[in-house]
Formats: sequence, C-alpha cells, structure tokens
Amino acid sequence: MAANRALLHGGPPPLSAKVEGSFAYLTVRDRLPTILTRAIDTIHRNKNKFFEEFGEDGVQAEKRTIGFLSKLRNELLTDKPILALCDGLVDTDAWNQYLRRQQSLVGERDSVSWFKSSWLYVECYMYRRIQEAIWLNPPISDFDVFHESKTQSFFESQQAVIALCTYLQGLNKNMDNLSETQLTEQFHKLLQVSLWGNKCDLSISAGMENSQKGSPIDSLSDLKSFILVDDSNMVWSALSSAQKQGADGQINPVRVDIVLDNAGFELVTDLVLADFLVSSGLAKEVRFHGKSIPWFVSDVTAHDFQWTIRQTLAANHKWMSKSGVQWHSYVREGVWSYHDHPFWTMPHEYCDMAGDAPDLYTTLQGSNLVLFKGDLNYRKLSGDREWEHTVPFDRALRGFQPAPLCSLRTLKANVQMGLQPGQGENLSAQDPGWMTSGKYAVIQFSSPHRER
Ligand SMILES: O=P(O)(O)OC[C@H]1O[C@](O)(CO)[C@@H](O)[C@@H]1O
Ligand SMILES: [Mn+2]
Repeated sequence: MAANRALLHGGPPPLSAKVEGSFAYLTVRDRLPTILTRAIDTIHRNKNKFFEEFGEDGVQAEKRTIGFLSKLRNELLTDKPILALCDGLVDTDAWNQYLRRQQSLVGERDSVSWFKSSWLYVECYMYRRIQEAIWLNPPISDFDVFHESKTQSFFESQQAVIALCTYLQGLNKNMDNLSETQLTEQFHKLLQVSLWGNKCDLSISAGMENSQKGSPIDSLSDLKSFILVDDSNMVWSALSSAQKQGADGQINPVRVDIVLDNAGFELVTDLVLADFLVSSGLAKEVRFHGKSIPWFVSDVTAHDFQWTIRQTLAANHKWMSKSGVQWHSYVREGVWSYHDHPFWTMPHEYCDMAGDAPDLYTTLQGSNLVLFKGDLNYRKLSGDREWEHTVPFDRALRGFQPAPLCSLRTLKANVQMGLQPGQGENLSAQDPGWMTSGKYAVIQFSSPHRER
C-alpha cells in the first residue's frame, strides 16, 4: 500500500487531540487509556486459562503482553512519539510507511505523537499496537482481548434479538403476498433497524455494557425525528432499479455489500436486513466485509461473524434458531460471504482506497450498493475532517465512489456533512452534545451517476 494521499485530495484539516477540550482530545486523554486498562485487566483475568492451555509459557506470555500494553498506555498518556511497528505482519510496512508520511507532514522538528497528530490515525494505531502486543507474545497470539465484551453484548440483547428474528420470520412467511408498497415499507423499516443497531458499539462507552433492551421495531417511529438526513428513498431506488437494468430484458443479479461495524446486537440487525434483501429477491448476493484483527473494541471479525450465526442457530427459541439455520445455509451456499481486507484496519481515509488498496476498490466496484455501517466508517468516508455541516456528502467523499453507497451511522464523533443551512446551528443550540451522544443518526447516499 502506498502512502496516504490525503493532501492530494484536499479538504479541511483532520480532527486532532491538539485542540484541548475537543471530543478528540477527551477521547485520547480519557477513553483510550480506559480501553487499554480494561484490555490489561482482561488479559490478567485470563491468566489461569492461559496456564491451562499452555502451561508456564502461557503465564509468561500473559506477563509480557501486559508489560507491552502498560508501556503503550504510558506512551499515550505522556504524548510520546508514535513508534514504528515491528511485528512483521502483512500490513506492518504499510503502517510504517503511513507513519513516515505523517512525519513528512509535520516536518523534521516536530514529532508525530498521540496528542499532536490526526485523531483518526492515533486511534487506529492504538488498536494496531494492541494487536502487536498480543502477536509478539506467543503462545497467546490469537487471543481477542475484546471477545468477552462482544459476546456479553450479544447475550445482553437477547430479547431484542428474539423480537427481531420473530419479526423476520413472520415477514418471510408472507413475503409472496407483499405488495410493492409493503415491500418498500419493510425495506425502510429494516434499514432503520440496522441504522439504530449502530447505537450499540462498545468503544464509545469504553467497553461498558451498551446493549439494546426493548423491541427494535416498536421504537422506530419514536426515533424517526432523530434521523437528521434520510436518503433512504434514494437507496431504495438504487436497489430496485439495479434489478431492472438488464439491457436484454433479463433481471440482473443484484449484489449488496455491507461494510460491517459492531458485533453483538448491531451485527444481528445487519444479518436480518441481509436476510430480507435475499428472501425478498431484492438481492441475489450479500458480501459482508469485516475486520481481520480485533478493532475499536466491538467490531466484527471472522470469528465473531461465525460465532453469531452459530449462537443464533443454537438458540432455544423457534424463530431465532430458524433464522440461524437460514443464515448458516446462505453462507454454505455462497449467497452470503464474509471478507476481510487489511485496508479496513488501516488508518487511511477512504479517498485513498483506489490508490492504496486498488484490489479492494475494484471489488467494491462490482457491487450494486455498498452499505457502510457506523461511525468510524463515516469518519473514514469524510476523512475525519473539520467540514462545514452544509458541505455536500458527495464532496466530502473526494472521489471515493466505487458504486452507489450509503452510510448508516449514529453520530458519535464531531464530524457531520450534508445538513441543511442552519440545521447544525439549531441542533447545537438545542442539544450541545448532538454530534457525539449517539442519539442522532443519518442515512446518507451517494452514487457515481448522481448529480447533486
Ligand atoms: O462503532 P462505531 O459506530 O464505528 O463507533 C466507534 C466509536 O469510536 C470512535 O471512533 C471514538 O472512539 C467514535 O467515533 C465512535 O464513538
Ligand atoms: Mn465499531
């Protein structure tokens, strides 16, 4: 992967912890060290497990990993320079190249450090350093420090999962009798369920419990007014017209890609949406994109993806288990597939993708619709920059348009574009925390062929 090309793409400066009191500053000062402390604690609590699995070697590895993570925490708290990685993984060179690029941006005399560099970069770097600490300490190299909190979040939202699976199975039973209007209506509902599923990430709460309790379908109408931009009609048009576009009068096989965010309840909402897309015939194929290493506490890895489907399948509830059986067979038949690419766990903004991960960009170009879940994806779509709120979403993407795409995001970082004049100011006056509380959301669409 070549170096960051952000400057070539232009745009306002990236958010950074150097602005004292900003959300970025508070995240780096308070939330990130807390996440590291919890990771250290988790490793320590698993000491006996490591001993049972690997004997004394496991205990030594536990100690060394904790040492690495404590050092990392100290580097962060004292604003030390960002260090090159030395674990020799597939993306190590790309990370070190990115660091050199950051260094050239600040010049020889300044250092690239936790509180001075771009927030997006240092936050991603912290998760990559956690991976390095684990990786350099065999035999516990494949331990996921966030695994426990992800599974806990799944179990804590059991009632909501059951409600959702029951709804889905009711819908699937009646699918053939749905009118076009009813189909559209159900699409909008399940898109919104997937949107609000994004409230449940564990990074914003520094790993504390943050699960869905009530029935997700029932709360949709109350939540409607919190959707600040709703382009879902355009998403629907993109999807339904994709089917009809065959020049020879044939129906095109439609492919939807979902760039996943969090495991737990959010992943279930994504699987339910994907199930609906396939069972309604709106899509023939769904590709899920996840992370190849544990990331931002709750993000989905291949293991989380498989685990969630297995748990759903094995549930002691008729409709939940039926959903799991269906999902399992979609995966087996290749109707659904899971993919990870190292680019998703790099710090790049997405306008760099065509140059830095051309294979991934080409893959996405084959899609009829790419759904980007969550806050971090939104930050990367926009470059995590200080855009004016009224700047069009398309402009902030700075050329990143592999296919029709849509961001489904609850606001948990202070970057937001595509608002109406005055909308941001009104929100700031009424509810000063609107950009970071997770209470508001957006459904923002962009298409390579669309004029704004
Ligand atoms: O899981 P999501 O929706 O990407 O959110 C990740 C969270 O982490 C952050 O990147 C900050 O730590 C926020 O932007 C967001 O709250
Ligand atoms: Mn996340």
